[in-house]
Order: sequence, then C-alpha cells, then structure tokens
Amino acid sequence: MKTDKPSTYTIRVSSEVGDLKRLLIHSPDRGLGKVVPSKAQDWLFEDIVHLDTMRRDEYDYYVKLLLYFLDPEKVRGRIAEIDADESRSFYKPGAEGYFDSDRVVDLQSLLGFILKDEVIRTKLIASICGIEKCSYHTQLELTAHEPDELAKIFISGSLSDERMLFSPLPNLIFTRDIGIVINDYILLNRPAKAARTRESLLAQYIFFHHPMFVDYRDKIIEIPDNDKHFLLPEDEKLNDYNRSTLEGGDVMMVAPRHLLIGCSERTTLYAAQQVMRILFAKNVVDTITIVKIPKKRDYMHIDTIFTQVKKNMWVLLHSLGRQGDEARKKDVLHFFAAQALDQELKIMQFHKGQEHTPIEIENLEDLLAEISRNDLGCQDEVKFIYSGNNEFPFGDREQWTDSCNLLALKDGVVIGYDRNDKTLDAFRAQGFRVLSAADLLAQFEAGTLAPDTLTDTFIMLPSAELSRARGGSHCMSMPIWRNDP
Ligand SMILES: NC(=O)NCCC[C@H](N)C(=O)O
Repeated sequence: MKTDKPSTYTIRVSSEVGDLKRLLIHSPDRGLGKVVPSKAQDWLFEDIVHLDTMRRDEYDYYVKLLLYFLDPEKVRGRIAEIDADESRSFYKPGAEGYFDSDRVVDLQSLLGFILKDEVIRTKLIASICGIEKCSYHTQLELTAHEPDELAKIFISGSLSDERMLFSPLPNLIFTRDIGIVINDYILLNRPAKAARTRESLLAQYIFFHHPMFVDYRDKIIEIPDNDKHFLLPEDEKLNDYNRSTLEGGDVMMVAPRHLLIGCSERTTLYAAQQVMRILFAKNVVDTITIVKIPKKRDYMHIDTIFTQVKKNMWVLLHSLGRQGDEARKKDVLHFFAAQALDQELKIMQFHKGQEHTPIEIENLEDLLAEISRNDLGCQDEVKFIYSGNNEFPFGDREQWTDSCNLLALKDGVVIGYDRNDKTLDAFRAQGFRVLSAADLLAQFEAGTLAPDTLTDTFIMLPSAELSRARGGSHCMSMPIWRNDP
C-alpha cells in the first residue's frame, strides 16, 4: 500500500466463481527454506521444499497470472523484463520494484504497513514473544527492526542473517485458511494445528488495523471458544464437541445467501454451530449446509475434495461422491461396522429460522447440483469432473496432489496444478482448453489471447515443489472481492 492515509476498499464475496477482483496471497518466504526433515510433518508439510524452485519456477507464475487478470497494468508488456531480474525484487514486499498492487495483495506487505504504528508494533512483538516463549532480550532485539523487516521476521521466524528465533510459518502461503469473506463479513479462523497459531494472530492484527478493512471492522467475526474451555479436563478439551476450531478451507461461499461449512480434521461441529448461530443472527445468509467429511489427513478441508469450476461445473473426488446402488447395499454392513460410518460423508442443510429441522442431503452431487440450479439459477445441465478421471488408482493419487483444489479467476477459467494428468484429460473431454501458465502468459503478451475474453480454460501451474506443502491454488488464495455471480 503506497498511501499512509486510511482508505476504503471493496470487500465482498458472494460466490466461488464470480470474477475475482481482489485477493490476499503470500509468496513463499525465507522460512520455507528452513524447514528441516524432522519438523516437516509437525509443520504440516509432507517434505522439505527447494525454495528457489518453488518461487521462480512455480509460485511466481501464480503471481503473474493473478496480476494479468486482476491488475494487468502491473505486468502487461513487462513479463520478459520481470523474468530477467535475477533478484526477483518484483515479488518482494518492501523491495524497490515490488509490484505493490491493491488487487493482488501480499499479507506481508499489509503486516509491514501496520507495523509502522508504534503501538501496534509493541503489542505484536509482545504477543508473538508470548506465544513463542521468547526471552525478554529477544523482545528488545525485535524492537530495533524496521517495519518491513519485522514483518519478514514475524512470518519467517528468522533474521536476515539466517539466525532463527522461532519456527517459520510455512503454511501462510495457504491464505485461504486464515479467514473467509462471507458477503461483506470477514470470518477469522481458529486453527486446529499449533503450527498455524501465529498465522491467526497476525491475521487478527491485519484485519483489525489495516486501513484496507477500516469500514468492515464491525463486520469481523471471531469464533467464540467454548466459554468453559479452561475448566475442562485436558482429555475433554480435545473432544470435538467442546473444541472450537475452524479453518478457511472448510468454508465456502457458494451463493449470495448460501454458505457451506465442512466438519473435518480441522473444523469441529462445535465451531460450525457457533458460526451458524452468529451468521443467522446477523442475517448474513439464509442457508448453511454442513458437510461432514472423514477426519483424515488426505482430506483436511472440504476444498481438498471439491471446488467449483463454473456455475454449472464442479470438480470432486468420486469416492466421497454419489456411490450408486451397489454401494448403498453396503448399508447393512455399515450397521455392524460402526467405524465405517465415520469414514462417510454426511450432509445436513439448515435454514434460518428452522434450524431445528435440518434437511439431510444424500450425496455431494445432489448438493452441488442444487446450488448450481437453485442458488445460481443455472438452466444448463450440471456437470461433474472427477479427480483422476475416476480411474483407479488415480482418483486418490491426484486428489492428494490437489486435483480438486482449483481457484476460479472467473466463471470457467481456473488455475490448478499441472501434475494431475488424468484430471486434465477429464477437463479436455469437457471441451476445456488446457494451457501451461508460461504459454498463456506468452499468448497474453503476444496479444493472441486476452484475460477478458478467455472461456473454459484450465491454466496449469507448475507444482513439483508446491504440492509437497499439501495445498493447491484454492488454498493459496483468500478472495476478498468478487463480482456477484
Ligand atoms: N485449504 C487447504 O486445504 N489448505 C491446505 C493447507 C495445507 C497445509 N500444509 C496444512 O496442512 O494446513
């Protein structure tokens, strides 16, 4: 943000596929290059990553694409020049030459901005040192850094001389999970995993203090904890009915008056109920559908098993979708195998004013088709693309590498990973143009294609390193403004 003056920006998201106008991202920072193998799993990565490759060959393409669609002035005609700069200063918040867009906004630049305020700086240093159990000396040392450098330290956990003060926040690249915009409200998360706690503290300060959100401060929703949580015995605190955790990947704003909330490894039924109570009381939506998915690392959040491609098209994992008559026969077996029930997907829909009489929806396809038809007014046939083209064993393999986790830049134009070959075949079979990010950017530069006129396109993002972090382009985005669908 160039200006020091408070100013207002539109914050509004009422669908998953309306033209994307503004979003929050975070480019992989130096902290990701410091993850050690023995901590990778604790920090929710499947492996250590090669930072330079992840940035230059993968994430930088994501940024260039987003800018081309959302803020083209920053990149049009400049791609060759940007790519030629070995220092990558274009991508580094605070650096000279940084792209500094108010449409594609890096959390780190927002953090750097609010840290210019001495009161906020003092409070945040104290809070972070509190949760990270730093010494008082460290606290004093931190006060000596400039705001932009301090932002880098808070996020990466390390100083510019490579010294590590506390753990990095490698998952901050998945900005989706820190919060979600529901119409013009901002719902902040309560992370389930300790590795993501500092992220939500930073998010809290950013949303409550950055001028970008000044007009929406009264519309920031924080999920209450169980008000007796500190009285509960330790083992009961872990119980899902007492715990209040929710991550943005489990919240999907699918239509102006309809919200989906996943109950998953990360989001508890307790938190979902709290959110439902608050949103209905504030009249933010009329319908909330709770989608309970198996609590499994593979699935993590609902956006790892389905996302929307266009008004009448969704991508999903078939094994959690409609199973047909053969599978239904298994119901008798399920009766005797209580555990298997936990592995099933269950859908309950709640309507404002009739919360005590929810409607059960039999399967995911029925829910998604209903959203397309009833909420988004689609007349056309609703289509489903299945992970791995629904061929064994590629459905599961490709879901693991985020075949179902796509970001729609506009209706029918999505970014996803390049490695999910069978899923890409399924897109081609539906008449989609499938293009690498590099080819598309080259065509934009040559004028042979243009963002405004592009339709039915899957843009492939290189993903060898990114997919080790277990999140895709949907997870790497927090949309804060989309045109209404
Ligand atoms: N919405 C998402 O599914 N986000 C992916 C988060 C991946 C990250 N490594 C995590 O485990 O939290």
